[in-house]
Amino acid sequence: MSPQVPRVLAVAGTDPTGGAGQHADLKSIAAMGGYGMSAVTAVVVQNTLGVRSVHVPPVEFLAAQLDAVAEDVEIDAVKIGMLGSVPVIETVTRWLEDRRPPVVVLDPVMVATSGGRLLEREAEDALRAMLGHADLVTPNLPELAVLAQEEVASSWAEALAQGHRVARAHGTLVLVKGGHLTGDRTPDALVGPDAPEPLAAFDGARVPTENSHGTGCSLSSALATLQARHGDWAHSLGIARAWLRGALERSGDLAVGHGSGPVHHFHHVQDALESWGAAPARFSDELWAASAGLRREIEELDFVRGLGDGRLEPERFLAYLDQDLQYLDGYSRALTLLAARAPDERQRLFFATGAVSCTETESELHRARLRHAEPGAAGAGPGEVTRRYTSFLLAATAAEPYPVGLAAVLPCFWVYADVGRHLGELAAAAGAAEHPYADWLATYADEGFQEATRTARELLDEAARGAAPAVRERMREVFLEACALERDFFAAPVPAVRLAGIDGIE
Ligand SMILES: Nc1ncnc2c1ncn2[C@@H]1O[C@H](COP(=O)(O)OP(=O)(O)O)[C@@H](O)[C@H]1O
Ligand SMILES: Cc1ncc(COP(=O)(O)O)c(N)n1
Repeated sequence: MSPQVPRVLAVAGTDPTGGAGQHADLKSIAAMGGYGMSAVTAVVVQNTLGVRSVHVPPVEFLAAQLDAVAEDVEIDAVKIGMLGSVPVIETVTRWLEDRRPPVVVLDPVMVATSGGRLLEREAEDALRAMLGHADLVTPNLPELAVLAQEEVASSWAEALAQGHRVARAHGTLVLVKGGHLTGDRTPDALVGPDAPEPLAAFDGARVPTENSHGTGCSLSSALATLQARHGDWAHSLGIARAWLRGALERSGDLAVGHGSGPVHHFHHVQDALESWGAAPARFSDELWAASAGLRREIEELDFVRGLGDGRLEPERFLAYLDQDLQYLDGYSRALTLLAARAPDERQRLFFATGAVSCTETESELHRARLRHAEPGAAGAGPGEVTRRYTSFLLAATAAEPYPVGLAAVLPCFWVYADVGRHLGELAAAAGAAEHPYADWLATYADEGFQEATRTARELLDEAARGAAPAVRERMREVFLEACALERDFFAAPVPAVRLAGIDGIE
């Protein structure tokens, strides 16, 4: 009987920043409901920016770790990651010959996503020779090419054919992964030794993020865990992919490192914690919880649904952009006011930079799209909601205490980023190959914008800590008022005169 909580051993290298190697393995195993264990093959000095150096302890030490685990614990699955050198490969191979667990997944790690070799070139033959010991091998495209001793596949069809040749040569299953393909899809397929047609194939839109440190490690250890439980590779891959997608999408919550950051292995636990009512530790969490109803109303707006699934009429989108451009003008002035009142240089710089970016970058983006519009599609003055929202922002940032001004501008960062996440989900669910607003939706997921949202939130929490209770109360009121204005803004993008006569619009 498959164990309720599979005992899964990761044989892998380390990553002191916790995003790749056995650290990622242990998190992934636990995230998939397994009990994780690990034996160290190499101690790696690395972070999200790159690999600095590698220390390989004597192989006797590795053999002793493997035996210590196997003599005491029944191992349901093993995931093998970074091996590094010929002696390490030989040690692990000998152990597999003696004590092979029922599920063996081999991720043939060669080069880190951040760059930096993790397998000596002269160890490639030895690694190929051990493939036959694995049930499943999970190379990325460059690794697959090395295993096949061929050029790197330049198309998905070529990759599948190459995967089949490797599977046939070594009598194993190969997971061909599309993470390294160019383009906006990330397909994965299981190919076996018997036929070139994939045994199972999955496809999905690429998550727009740079945070892919450790994806290969995470996927392979998740698969080992799920397979020990379900005994069905295709089913396991379906679950692991859905989980990894969420982990990539929520990677921005982590704010770890300055390079290719880690994925959020426990995004589903984060949600559970919130649903259990874990006490809000930050004032901004309190505000966020209080705004849940307004955010739900935003998600239910026709405009937001249409923008997400791509069915929004272009005229309505242009009308929205037109108003948004005029709103940004007011928003940029509000940020400038906050910059002038900021208590320190860091905050002044943050808001001044935000004001510049609103005026330059974002307006450019809007104008580029509006230029493609029919003459007269844009150009009306600010609508009622735009006027109300910008006047509110200017009054709060100019005349209220500084922390209250912060609370007024935060929803435009935070609620907007959250709507962007929701729109991305709607777009993925709609599955349209050519989404008419794809370039627009991508701007929501921009890493710079996510980072700015995190900073704005931290500044608000900082300001709230030093604020009197009355000021905190006013911050709450103003934050909720701004959220309601965000809702009204998304709800009112249609100037009646210009769009009269279009179906469905009064
Ligand atoms: N940006 C992304 N969006 C969605 N899936 C991704 C993304 N980047 C990687 N993946 C998925 O992560 C897994 C591992 O990715 P890959 O880059 O191919 O391997 P490795 O991390 O070993 O280089 C694959 O299932 C791939 O489809
Ligand atoms: C110890 C170790 N093992 C593997 C990887 C590969 O990670 P990635 O999945 O980012 O290519 C890594 N960076 N470090």
